[in-house]
Amino acid sequence: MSVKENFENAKAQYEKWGGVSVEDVFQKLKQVPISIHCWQGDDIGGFEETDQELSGGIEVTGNYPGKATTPEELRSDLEKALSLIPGKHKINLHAIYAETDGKFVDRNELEPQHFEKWVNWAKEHGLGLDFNPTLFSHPKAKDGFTLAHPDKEVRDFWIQHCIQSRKIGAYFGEELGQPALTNIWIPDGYKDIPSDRLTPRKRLKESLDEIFAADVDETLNVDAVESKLFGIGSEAYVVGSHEFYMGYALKNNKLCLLDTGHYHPTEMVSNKISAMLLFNDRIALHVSRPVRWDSDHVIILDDELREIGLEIVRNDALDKVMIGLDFFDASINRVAAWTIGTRNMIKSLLYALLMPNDHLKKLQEEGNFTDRLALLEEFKTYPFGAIWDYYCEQMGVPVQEKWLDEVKEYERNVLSKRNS
Ligand SMILES: C[C@H](O)[C@H](O)[C@@H](O)C(=O)CO
Ligand SMILES: [Mn+2]
Repeated sequence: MSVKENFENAKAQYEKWGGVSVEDVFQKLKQVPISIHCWQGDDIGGFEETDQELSGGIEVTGNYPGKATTPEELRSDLEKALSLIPGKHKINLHAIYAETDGKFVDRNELEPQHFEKWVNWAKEHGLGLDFNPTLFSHPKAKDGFTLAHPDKEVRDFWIQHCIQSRKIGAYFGEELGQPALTNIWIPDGYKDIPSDRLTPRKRLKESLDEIFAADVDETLNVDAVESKLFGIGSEAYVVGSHEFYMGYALKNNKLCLLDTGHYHPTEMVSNKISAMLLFNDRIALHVSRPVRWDSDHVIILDDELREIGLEIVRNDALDKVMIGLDFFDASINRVAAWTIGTRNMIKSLLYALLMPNDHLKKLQEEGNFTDRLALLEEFKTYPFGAIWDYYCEQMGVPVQEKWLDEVKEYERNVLSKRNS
């Protein structure tokens, strides 16, 4: 049977529930930009003139050959991945991906001009850009503290870097016609039990207040703050905990960013979305996959990823949850990693959009938990794949695993010729 014939059969099965028009679902799905993180392409190396070791308590493992070592290579790899992913998306940059024409420019002196090539590339490919100040892999972050550092001079350096970053985000927004999300994550924390949890948090609050006091047009740049439970070297205490940023974001009208790898293993971000959206206009996500710890594995279409999609759709929050990805696997082809992870995120949303969510909510309201469970389980074996395949065909990207042939060909012709 053809992709179209399979689709027609599958469409009938979903539409028999009423309330779901697959064509409408496709229209909605096309409108959802996923923020694809550039740093999967070069193991969070960046292009600064001074080579810095990756720090901040995050780890990239693996040494699969062919990683990008120049902006041109990274953009080429991103283009290949984007050609295999349905829809129009955003690319999420870090400050360390600045292009400074061979001159050393420290983080606190970065300007929009240092991202002009990224903006021109984004315009050429119809992409949006998001941004992140980089508060790690730098001599002034060597002891693991930045915005909460006891030394004001260190704090001031990072405060200025974050202010510059917000201005760069606004530049992206102005040039590309869609606001950039500029997300602040800091590694500050202690390996062992602190004697004072409050003082560093007071300093972080003051630093953030100073950063956000800088006047940056909110229609061009949206601010987010990302929490974390622990890192390597900050196992006992992280200054920017979920409670800290949940409170700070709500009180200061910023977006709280939840990274799915930043909570206790049984704590599910899917379970937090509806509660957060009751009190916050919008939230942001870094969708990742923790295995044993915040390991940043490539996301798979597992129960939690599907539940995240369901919660976003059930809460009518496709425009309230800014979906970003955050995984970095250096043990596999990095273009394949982007493709697998981003296609899975989009599958999760499609899976949710196809569900008769109103009917399922009604069953719950009626206390009919038997039907609720039975149907939630039966939908796991509905012909979702036939709908997904047709969506890919309609969007002009390879169907099923055919995208892998293109990645292998790109590896033979491009990646394998790099000395990295
Ligand atoms: C590179 C990113 O800023 C980083 O992964 C951050 O988002 C994070 O999740 C740290 O654990
Ligand atoms: Mn993250």
